[in-house]
Amino acid sequence: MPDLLSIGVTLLLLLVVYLSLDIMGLFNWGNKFQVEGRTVLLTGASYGMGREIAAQLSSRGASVILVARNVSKLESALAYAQSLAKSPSTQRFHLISADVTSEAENKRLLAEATTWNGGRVPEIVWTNAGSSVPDLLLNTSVETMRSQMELNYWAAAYLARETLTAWLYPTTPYSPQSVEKGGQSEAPRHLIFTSSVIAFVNIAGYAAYGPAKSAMRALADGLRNEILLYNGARRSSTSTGQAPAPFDVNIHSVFPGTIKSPGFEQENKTKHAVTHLLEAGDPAQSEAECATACIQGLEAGNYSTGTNWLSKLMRVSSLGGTPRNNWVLDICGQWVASIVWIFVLPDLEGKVWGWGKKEGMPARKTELS
Ligand SMILES: NC(=O)C1=CN([C@@H]2O[C@H](COP(=O)(O)OP(=O)(O)OC[C@H]3O[C@@H](n4cnc5c(N)ncnc54)[C@H](OP(=O)(O)O)[C@@H]3O)[C@@H](O)[C@H]2O)C=CC1
Ligand SMILES: CCCCCCCCCCCCCCCC(=O)[C@@H](N)CO
Repeated sequence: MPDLLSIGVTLLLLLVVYLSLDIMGLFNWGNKFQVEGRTVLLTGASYGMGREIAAQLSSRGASVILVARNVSKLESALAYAQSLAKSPSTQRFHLISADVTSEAENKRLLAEATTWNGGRVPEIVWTNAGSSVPDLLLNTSVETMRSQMELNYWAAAYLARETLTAWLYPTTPYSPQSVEKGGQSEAPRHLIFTSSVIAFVNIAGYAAYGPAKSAMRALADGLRNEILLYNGARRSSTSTGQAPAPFDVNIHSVFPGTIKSPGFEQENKTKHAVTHLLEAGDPAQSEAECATACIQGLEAGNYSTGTNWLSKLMRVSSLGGTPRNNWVLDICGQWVASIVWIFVLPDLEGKVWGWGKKEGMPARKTELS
């Protein structure tokens, strides 16, 4: 009879071997995010991380449709993405100026993107437009609370709804003859949301912004479960009215921490000093570093992606019913995170409490109603 200790040591050794192989990438067969020869519709593409995402997807062979409001910034981002194209003779680029907080504009931009793409709905849609106006909640107008929800939640919800409808219930129904077996038309579609670490851990100063990114996360979780209905129906022998799409739909989210972007510079103007203090230890990333981390997570086939070590730790610490990327790594990460919180929570709370004790009552912004 082997004793308990040797069983324990054996299990631990197996875990170490598994983790080593996993870190070496042995269990990640192939790239799960093929963009070459496909069309990506990307919002918030004109500056900040979106501009880098467009460029990096272009260098991997994608055609890109860039969406934002300001046309001249879109033009310069388009030229940048185009200059890095893998196959300049076949890849195409297009810009659409639209305010994505409008439901009607999301309908219009998807229709325009589809027409430009030869009548095919773009195979990859990434709702990346977003920004925050951080401040103490009692110094934030209700109008600003609402506008953050409009951009960081509703814009993504509108585009997700339009895109999934267009993929799954096309105006010209899919016919089995029109589908080339094993070809591009059967490759999975990808719908990607750019959330934030704030969806995992909210802190003073982001009370108005955090709920929008958390709502986006919840939208993705709900959709990810719901979409399995359609992916399953594809394998069904039961024939109902509408022909199923010939492809699977994959939902993903990415969760950046601080990105050194124009948006970040802008938000720093309204940010309360205590928020600066709390996020001082956050490992800030360049736009390009963060874009690369997002794309690496997608290529690994992750449902949700942390973009740096702290974001990954925050992700595992608040998984709930979120689908796991890797059961072993996610469970080990949860153990680590639960211990880390013993130290981090008193630190976060102590910093805010101590700020109040030292500085006294925060000034009220009188122009607010
Ligand atoms: N910076 C950070 O620290 C973090 C950012 N994030 C998220 O990552 C994403 C990218 O952030 P970041 O690179 O900082 O963003 P930036 O603010 O630097 O860029 C935002 C992009 O979105 C576009 N945009 C803004 N509002 C609208 C609108 N109403 N309609 C259409 N397009 C719009 C902007 O173009 P234009 O103004 O011309 O419309 C621009 O292309 C966002 O979703 C953000 O919330 C998450 C965590 C941290
Ligand atoms: C076990 C887990 C430990 C967790 C420690 C938490 C420490 C707090 C870090 C807060 C980082 C805030 C980044 C905001 C990014 C963002 O979305 C804004 N810049 C808006 O654009």
